[in-house]
Amino acid sequence: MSAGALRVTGLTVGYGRRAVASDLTLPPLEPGEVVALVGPNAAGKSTILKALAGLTPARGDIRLGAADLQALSRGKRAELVGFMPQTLPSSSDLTVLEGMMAALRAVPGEGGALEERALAALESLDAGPLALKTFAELSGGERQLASVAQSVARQPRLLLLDEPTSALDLARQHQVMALARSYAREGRVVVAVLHDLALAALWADRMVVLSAGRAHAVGQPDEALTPDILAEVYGVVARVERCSRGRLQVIVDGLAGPRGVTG
Ligand SMILES: Nc1ncnc2c1ncn2[C@@H]1O[C@H](COP(=O)(O)OP(=O)(O)OP(=O)(O)O)[C@@H](O)[C@H]1O
Repeated sequence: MSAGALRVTGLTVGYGRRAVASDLTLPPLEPGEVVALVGPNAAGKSTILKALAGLTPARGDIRLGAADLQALSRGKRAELVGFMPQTLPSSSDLTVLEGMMAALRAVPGEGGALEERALAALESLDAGPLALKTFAELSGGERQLASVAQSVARQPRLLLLDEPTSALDLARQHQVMALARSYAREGRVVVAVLHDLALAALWADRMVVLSAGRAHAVGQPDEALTPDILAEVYGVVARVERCSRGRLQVIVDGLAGPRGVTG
C-alpha cells in the first residue's frame, strides 16, 4: 500500500483576517516517512496540521498522491487523513473502546471488524487494558495513548499527530514513535508535531522547522537542527552533539541575547 506523497503548495491559513501561515510550500513528504513538525510556541504547527486535515478553512493546494484533498468532501477526506488533536477529551462517559468504535463508524467507507481493529490498535501500544475504562477515568498519559490508538485504528494514509508524546513517560514515548515509524513504513505518510527535539531527531526521517508560519528549514535532523537554526528560530544558544549510537542531542546553554548567552 502506498499513499503517494503529501504535496503542500501555497498553503494560506489563519483565523479571521490574521494569517498564521501565508503561501507555505513544502517539499513532497514521501510515503514511508515520519516527518516531525517542530518550532516555537504559536509558530502555527497545530493550525497547519488542522488545515491539512481539513478541519480549518485554508487556501492552497494539498495533495496526497493523486487526490486533491481540498476538493474532497469531508467524509472522503476523513477516509484518507487521520488527525490526533493536541487537546484530548477528558469528560466522556464512553469507554475507550466505545469511543474508538464511534470514531471508526463516523468515517464513511470503513470496512468491518471495527472492534477487532480498535482492540488491535490499543494492543499495538500495549494499552489493551484501557479498552473498558471511560475517558474520564484515564490519566493524562493514558488519554494520550488512547487518542493515538484511535487515530491509528482508522488506518488513514496520512496520519497527523499533534504532540502525541507530550504526556508520556520515556518508554511510552518510545512505543508511540516506534508505532508511528512502523505505520509509515507500510507506505503511509506520518506528520507529528513534537517539542522534544532529541525525540524528533531520533525518530523522524525529516524535520520541518517552522517559524512564524514559515518553513525555516526542512531536512534530515542533522540538517534541520544546527546551532544557527536553533538560535534564529528559538532564540537560544545551543549545541547539537552526537551521543551514543550517533544520536543527536540538543543542549541549551541559555537564551541568545544581544550580549551573548544569558540565563
Ligand atoms: N482558534 C483560534 N482562534 C484564533 N487564533 C488562534 C486559534 N488557535 C490558534 N490561534 C493563534 O494562531 C497562532 C498559531 O497557533 P498554533 O496553535 O497553530 O501554534 P503552535 O505552533 O501549534 O503552538 P504551540 O507549540 O504553543 O502548541 C497563535 O498565535 C494562536 O494564538
